[in-house]
Amino acid sequence: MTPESTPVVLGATPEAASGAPHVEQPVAYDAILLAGFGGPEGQDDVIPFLRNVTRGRGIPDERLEEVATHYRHFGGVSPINAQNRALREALEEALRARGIDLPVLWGNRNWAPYLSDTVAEAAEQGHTKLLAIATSAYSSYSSCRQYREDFAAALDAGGLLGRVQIDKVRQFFDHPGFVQPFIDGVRDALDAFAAELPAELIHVLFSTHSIPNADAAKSGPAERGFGEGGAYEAQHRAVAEVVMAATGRSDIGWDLVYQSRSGPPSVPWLEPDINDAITDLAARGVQAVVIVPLGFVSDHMEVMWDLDNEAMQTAAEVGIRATRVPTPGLDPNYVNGLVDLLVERLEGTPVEQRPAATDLGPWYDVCRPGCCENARLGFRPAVAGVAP
Ligand SMILES: CC1=C(CCC(=O)O)c2cc3nc(cc4[nH]c(cc5[nH]c(cc1n2)c(C)c5CCC(=O)O)c(CCC(=O)O)c4C)C(CCC(=O)O)=C3C
Ligand SMILES: [Fe+2]
Repeated sequence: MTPESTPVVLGATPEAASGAPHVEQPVAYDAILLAGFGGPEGQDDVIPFLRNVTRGRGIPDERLEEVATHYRHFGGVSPINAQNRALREALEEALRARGIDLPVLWGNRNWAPYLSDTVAEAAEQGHTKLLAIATSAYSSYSSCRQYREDFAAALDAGGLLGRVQIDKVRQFFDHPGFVQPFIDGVRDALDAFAAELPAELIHVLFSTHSIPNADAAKSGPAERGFGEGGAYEAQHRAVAEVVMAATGRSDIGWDLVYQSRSGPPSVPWLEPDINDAITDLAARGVQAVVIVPLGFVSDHMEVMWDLDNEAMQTAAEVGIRATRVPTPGLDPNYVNGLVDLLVERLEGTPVEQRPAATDLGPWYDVCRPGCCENARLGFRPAVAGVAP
C-alpha cells in the first residue's frame, strides 16, 4: 500500500483544489466502471463475504451470525449481483442509444468480480481513463469515500497508480432521475391509502441505512457546516422534502428513520430505528405507513430482509397496515439519470446546467478535503478527491 503520508489524488484539476468550482474539465474517458457492494452467490460464500465486509470494523460475531441467517434464508444468495449485472447491461444499452460507444465494466468492493480484478483487466485491455459510478447515492464513508479508497487500493494492487485514472460521478441523491422513482412510488402508495383512510391516520417513513454518529458527523465537506448528522442526514432530509412536496400531500406526516444498524451497542448510530418508529406511530393511532427505501438504489438484502421482512412484521404485530415503495432498480428515469451523470463528465457540463432536485446540490465532481473521513479507521489514500 502507498505510505499513509502520500495521498493518492487522481483526476483533481487545480480549479478543484482551490475549492471554487464543483465541476471538472471534460475528459475522454475510455470505459465506465460500475462499482457495486457485492454479495454472496451461495451458502459457502456467506461467511467469507461477511468477513470481507467487516474486516477491521469491530462488528461482533453475534451480529455476523445474525446477518448470515438473512442470507441463508435466501439460499445464501444476495440479489445484489444479479441487479448490478442487469444495471450494467441497461447502462450500456442506454449509452449506445445516445451514440456513446463505451464499455461498462463491473467490479465489487466485497465479492467477485472484485474491483482489483476488473481494474487490472481494464488496464490490460488498454483502458486508462475510467469514469466510475458507485451504486450509492449519498455522502458518507460507507456510501462514498470507501468506494474511492477501494479504487485507489485496486490501482495500487495492480501497480497502476499514475497509469490508470479513475474518476467518479457526483453523489446523485438529488439527481431527478434518482428521485423520480421515489416520487412515483410514494404518490401511488398515498393514493391507495388515502382512498380508505383520513390523512392524519397515514404516515410516511423514509428509511435509510444507519451509520455511526461519528461517521455521519464527518460526512460531506467540513466547510459546509452540516452539523451533527453531517451531509448524510441533510441530504436524506432534503430529498424526503422534495418527494413529499411533489406528491402535494402536505396533510400527511413523515419522518426520516434508520435501519440495519450493526456494530457494538456501546457505539451510537443514527436513530430512530424504523421498527421503533412504527411502534410509536401505532401507539399514536396511525393506521397505515408508507415505507420508502430512500437510501437504497435496488432491492438488495437490506431492503428484502430489514424492510420487507422485519419492518413489515413489526407493523403486523402492532396492527397497522404498511406498504413498501419500489427502489429505483432499473426504472428508466434512474438508468437515464445515471447516463446523464456520465455525459456531464464526458462533456464538462457547466454547474448551472446540471440538474439537482434539492438546493444542496449539484454535488462535487471531486470530493473536498477530508470529505467523508472514517472516524474509526483513519486516513487511507483515495482517488477522485482533493488532497487533505
Ligand atoms: C451507508 C451504507 C449503505 C448504503 C450505501 C450503499 O449502498 O453502498 C450500505 C449498503 C450495503 N450494505 C450491505 C451489506 C452489509 N453492510 C454491513 C455493514 C455496514 N454497512 C454500513 C453502511 C452502509 N451499508 C456500515 C456503516 C456497516 C458497518 C460496518 C462498517 O463500518 O463498514 C454488513 C456487515 C454485517 C452487518 O453488520 O450488517 C453487511 C453484510 C449491502 C449488500 C446487501 C446485499 O448483500 O444484498 C449493501 C448494498
Ligand atoms: Fe452495509
